[in-house]
Amino acid sequence: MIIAGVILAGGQSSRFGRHKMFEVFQGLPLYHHSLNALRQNNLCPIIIATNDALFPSFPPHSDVTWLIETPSHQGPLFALHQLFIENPDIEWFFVIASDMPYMSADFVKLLLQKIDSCYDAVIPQQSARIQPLAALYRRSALATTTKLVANNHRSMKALLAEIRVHYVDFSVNDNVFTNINYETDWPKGDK
Ligand SMILES: Nc1nc2c(ncn2[C@@H]2O[C@H](COP(=O)(O)OP(=O)(O)OP(=O)(O)O)[C@@H](O)[C@H]2O)c(=O)[nH]1
Repeated sequence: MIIAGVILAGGQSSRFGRHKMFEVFQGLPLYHHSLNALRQNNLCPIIIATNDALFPSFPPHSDVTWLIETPSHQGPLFALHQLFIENPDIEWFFVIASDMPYMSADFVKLLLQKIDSCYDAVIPQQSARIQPLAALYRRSALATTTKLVANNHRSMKALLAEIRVHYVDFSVNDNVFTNINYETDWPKGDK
């Protein structure tokens, strides 16, 4: 069974003001923290989902394949749908946003252990807040993404309402789901 690691790196960063995935956090571009968490779990392939405007800003990565979305800026649900369509041999996609400075290999390992073929997605939650952008999706969700995209629905929550979801509680007080939206979101003293 193939499980791909996917980094969502095609956002507009309009709240941040410049492309946040390339901001350096603890010596690495922000998206690299997601990349390393996937790499350390030996997920293969690793796919960076982005667009043709952002693609030239990435350095070459010999172990990465690229999804260049057309049209761009359609949001994570559309990106997931394109991943399903363009990778018919891949059963599960471990999708992680590119703006999570504390993303860790340990978290990826723990969620991978929750894969269960009775479900279409495995979604972590912390303090009742779900984390659809650090989660596993199975290609069995394709029929639903097809319908939502055709109806111009772009919400991950709409997808989760229609598929079989295994919610996994991560109740430890952990910052793994911290994400950066604004310049002021950088954890104090850590950057
Ligand atoms: N591949 C891909 N990733 C996306 C897309 N939209 C958002 N993302 C990624 O999803 C994660 C969360 O995105 P947001 O912070 O909600 O949106 P954003 O467009 O990056 O930023 P804002 O413009 O400030 O909302 C980030 O890692 C984005 O790069 C998209 O259309 N395609």
